[in-house]
Amino acid sequence: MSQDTLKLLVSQAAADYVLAHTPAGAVIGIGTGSTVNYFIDVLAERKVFGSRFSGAVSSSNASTSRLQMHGIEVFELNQIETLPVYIDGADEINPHGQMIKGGGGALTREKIIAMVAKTFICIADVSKRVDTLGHFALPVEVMPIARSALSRKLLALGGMPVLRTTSNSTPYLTDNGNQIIDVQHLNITDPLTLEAEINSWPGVVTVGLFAKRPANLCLLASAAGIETIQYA
Ligand SMILES: O=C(CO)[C@H](O)[C@H](O)COP(=O)(O)O
Repeated sequence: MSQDTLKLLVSQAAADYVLAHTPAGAVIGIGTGSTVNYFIDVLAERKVFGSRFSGAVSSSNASTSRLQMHGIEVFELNQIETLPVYIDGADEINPHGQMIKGGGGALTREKIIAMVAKTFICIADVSKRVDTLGHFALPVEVMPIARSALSRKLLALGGMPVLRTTSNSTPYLTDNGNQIIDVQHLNITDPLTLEAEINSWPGVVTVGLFAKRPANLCLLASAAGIETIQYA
């Protein structure tokens, strides 16, 4: 079974779950990435917006565009007081629901929406499940002025910092106008401490470790079917 098929299957399962567990009229949180793109398309196909849900908040310009292309209303997070659910993908997820995110560059808005949401549902294919985080390079969104200084600090931490670039070899810029350092070769045995440490450095906007605010639930697709994992 291809990875794309798994992404579609997990998105259909996530739509079933969200429809069964989310109050009518709610605004729901939508993340970013190729798995979430399938999820947006599934929700649009089922015509749940405007009827069952009032709209969405989105973690990136790309997801906002896709939602709007389907005619789905996208609210600013500042307009919303409560968010019952946030659905997003992950680059890695460990047995505690802690994740590396930001492969798609939307880590800061993802973390903000995850903070507001009551329930964070991670949707992923089985390739994202790991015992220890860090095989996937850890994204750190930084203010451009701090890039070199922060790269040295990340190197001292034992990682290999690489500035994310576009296909034109220019620095990749996030929706917030910042840059991303991808830190390779980390073996993250204490995600909570590492998240707090990197977040404490001036110039760091967000580290793509979701340890303090892990997922509440993960729907994981494999050839065997969809596994629903609930975290404590
Ligand atoms: O964190 C993210 C974007 O910033 C994505 O959720 C993560 O990169 C997974 O993406 P995909 O579903 O394409 O594998």
